[in-house]
Amino acid sequence: MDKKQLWISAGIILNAQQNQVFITQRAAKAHKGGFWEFAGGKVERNETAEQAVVRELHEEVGIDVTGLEHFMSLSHDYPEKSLKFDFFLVTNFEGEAFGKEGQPGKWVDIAALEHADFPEANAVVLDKLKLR
Ligand SMILES: Nc1nc2c([nH]c(=O)n2[C@H]2C[C@H](O)[C@@H](COP(=O)(O)OP(=O)(O)OP(=O)(O)O)O2)c(=O)[nH]1
Ligand SMILES: [Mg+2]
Repeated sequence: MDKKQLWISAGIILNAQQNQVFITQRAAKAHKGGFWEFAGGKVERNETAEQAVVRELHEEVGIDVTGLEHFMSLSHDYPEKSLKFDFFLVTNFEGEAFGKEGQPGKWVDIAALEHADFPEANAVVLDKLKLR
């Protein structure tokens, strides 16, 4: 049987100085539970990737995005499912980022991001972020 294919849109939330990003920890029971992530989720039917990331960041980290820039697209096959991602830089937002669904969240220096535990798919995103 073919693996489940999903389209995920996620936001790399930058602080004003653009030297830190806000990351959240996935729920223990979720796919890739315990790993840190850029908040986001599935793009719904009739939604663009931009609309999805704005919606997800409101739901998951309580911010209203006012500045968004496409950063990169990638595909990654996990044994359980095959994913297509769009990652966006969030360059402006209203509100305070926090783990709105009770999940841990933290601001991390981009220079120290490799020490956070991200899922495999994120490796190329972290590499590109450091080169900015
Ligand atoms: N949001 C997000 N997901 C990631 C990242 N890296 C990574 O491998 N993933 C994977 C984990 C999941 O398999 C998938 C996200 O799908 P999900 O099903 O958890 O999405 P969700 O619950 O947040 O979406 P939704 O049901 O709220 O729409 O993408 C990342 O940086 N951010
Ligand atoms: Mg999510």
